[in-house]
Amino acid sequence: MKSIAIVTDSIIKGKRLSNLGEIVKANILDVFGSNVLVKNYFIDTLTPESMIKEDIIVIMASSRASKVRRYTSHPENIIVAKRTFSKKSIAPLYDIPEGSDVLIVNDDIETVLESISSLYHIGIKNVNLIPFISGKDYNHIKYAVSPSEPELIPENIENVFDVGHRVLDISTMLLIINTLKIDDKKTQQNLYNYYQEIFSSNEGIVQNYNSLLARTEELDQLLDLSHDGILLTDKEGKILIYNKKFKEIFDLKGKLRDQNIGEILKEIDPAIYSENDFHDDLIHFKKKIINLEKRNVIHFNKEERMYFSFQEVTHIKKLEQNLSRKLRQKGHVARYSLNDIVTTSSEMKNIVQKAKKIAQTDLTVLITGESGTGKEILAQAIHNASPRKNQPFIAVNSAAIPESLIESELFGYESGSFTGALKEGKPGLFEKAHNGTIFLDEIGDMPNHLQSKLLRVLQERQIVPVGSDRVIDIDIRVIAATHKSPTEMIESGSFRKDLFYRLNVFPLELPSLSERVQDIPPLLKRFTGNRFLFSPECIDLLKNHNWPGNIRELYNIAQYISTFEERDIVDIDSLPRYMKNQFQISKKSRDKFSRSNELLVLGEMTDPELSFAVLKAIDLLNSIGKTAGRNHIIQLMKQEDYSIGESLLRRILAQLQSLDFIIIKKGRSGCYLTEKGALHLSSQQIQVEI
Ligand SMILES: Nc1ncnc2c1ncn2[C@@H]1O[C@H](COP(=O)(O)OP(=O)(O)OP(=O)(O)O)[C@@H](O)[C@H]1O
Repeated sequence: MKSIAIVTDSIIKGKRLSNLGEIVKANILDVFGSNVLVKNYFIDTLTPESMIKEDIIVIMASSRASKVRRYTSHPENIIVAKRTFSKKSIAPLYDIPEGSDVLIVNDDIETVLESISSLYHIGIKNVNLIPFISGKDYNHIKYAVSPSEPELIPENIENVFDVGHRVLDISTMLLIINTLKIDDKKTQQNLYNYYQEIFSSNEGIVQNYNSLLARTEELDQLLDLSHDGILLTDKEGKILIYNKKFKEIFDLKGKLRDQNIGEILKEIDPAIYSENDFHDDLIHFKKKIINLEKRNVIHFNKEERMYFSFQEVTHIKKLEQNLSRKLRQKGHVARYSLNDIVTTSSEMKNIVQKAKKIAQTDLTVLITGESGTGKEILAQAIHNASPRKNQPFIAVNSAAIPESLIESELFGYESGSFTGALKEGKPGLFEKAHNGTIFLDEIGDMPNHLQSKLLRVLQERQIVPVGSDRVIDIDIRVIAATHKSPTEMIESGSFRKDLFYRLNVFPLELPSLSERVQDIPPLLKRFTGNRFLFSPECIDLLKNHNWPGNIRELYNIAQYISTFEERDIVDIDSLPRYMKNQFQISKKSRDKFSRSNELLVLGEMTDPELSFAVLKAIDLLNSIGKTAGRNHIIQLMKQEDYSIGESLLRRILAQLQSLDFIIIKKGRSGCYLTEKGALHLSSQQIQVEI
């Protein structure tokens, strides 16, 4: 702990002055509190045996310095106190009528003159300050002022003002602060309060100090409000400034000023204190991952400070989540990723692969494909696979916005630029997409006059709001889409050729669902949450539908099934009526043509029609878990009006086995349809439906 010695005279002119040392001590404790130990000495009792060991020595007059110097090994730390009056004690003096003679009384002429000087300095200037000289006649004087020596005042004076002992001036306090290097918050606050109570001999310095204090306080508050840990060190790593968050991130306690960062954070790789600037470096501390930025800072034209900012990765993640939540609330977020694109078709897989690569670039993409083929989901997925993924994704459907509003929606407008415009103006969707992606859906429906404005945006990456001459720079990735044929649109003159070339930097053409029917089962699985088993008949029917609404239509059917089907199995009955109707039509045509087709395939068989019926019976028995033995087959065929004897059946079964359509198990296990047999059955049915 720092220590202060106060050395006062104990006797002046034969009078004990022990009180003065106590008053100065009280002043010092007012400011430094328990930060310092204070000890009082009397100058006339100092001896070489009792040397003063305190860090600094405060004396009351420079004339005492030479004597005190002999009793300390640190004479450079002697401070000559400046003293002043407290505001409270001086207040009554302002009531003395202007121009009055006021006698200033103290124990000797030196202190009298010192008091006159102090009073003059603090603004007692409208009265005549008369120095008291013992034995002189002061009969004409009505007012007298004395700092704690009222008994010396001549008796004839009616108005006596005892202004009490003088207190330490603020400049002396600042000198103590500087010498002892005490600069904690509490001391600063105490000093501020102390200053409010006294007059200072040097108001200029005090006011500067106060505004510096206020500024430091504001900066400290700002630093402590920051969510980042902040640290400033000198080039050796000695800590100069830090904030609360820095201590929190690194679990540090107590005061850190003047300590060496390398010694406090031994766990951290010393490379971070190396000479280079860096940002976005990750360091590990205990179980935390911390993002670090370091910069060398020029201080008074010399590069000698290191600035560090630390962010806990969990905090960054929270910020990101917050940002995406806000974007989501505004609907400016892409929900789909490339993994959401369900496909087994090689053509689609190829498109997804290309999309993955394009995502890493800022190239403009033009997606074409029939309605419902997944153009928007692909655009969202490209955005989410791109470095812009945490920025806005703005989808604009040119066909859905009234033509009169498209321009202001896209480009924004200045206040009052048209009737109905908002007073404060409105940013356009291009501006909202800044740093992110804009998806221009149904680009073929963009009005002609806006196509040229759009072309300019693509060329210049700048927009001019409606009714404004302000040019706004934007950084956006453009993905456009259309279900119309661009070449036809260009030929018919409804779409600008130059705009098409600007958009068609990277074309992606999505196949229709009927061109990738193999995607129907996995898509259904995804859309129904894998809740159902689909009968082969049902899948066949779906595969043969022509899907004008593409995946959107399939999605709607999946929703229908999920809502109305209570069983685990989905068959043709589970489908919406318009699909079932289609099945009835195709069944009729199948019945009509079935015989000839079946005969075609099983033409080599003993009895082709009967052989086909046997194959179907085995399939049915297998699918309902019944043994497909000869008896069961004969019974089932009877129900279908086929009459077949045991020996004919045996022969047909043998032939079906030789074609690899069935396996005849030994004993009572019956027959099983092979994959080839099943394929044959379903292919026959498809041929019939077509
Ligand atoms: N490959 C896919 N995997 C999963 N879902 C898909 C896929 N493709 C499309 N979808 C779904 O199909 C629906 C239609 O997709 P989307 O809106 O992207 O089509 P679009 O081509 O943009 O249609 P339009 O031209 O009518 O705007 C959406 O519900 C989407 O989630």
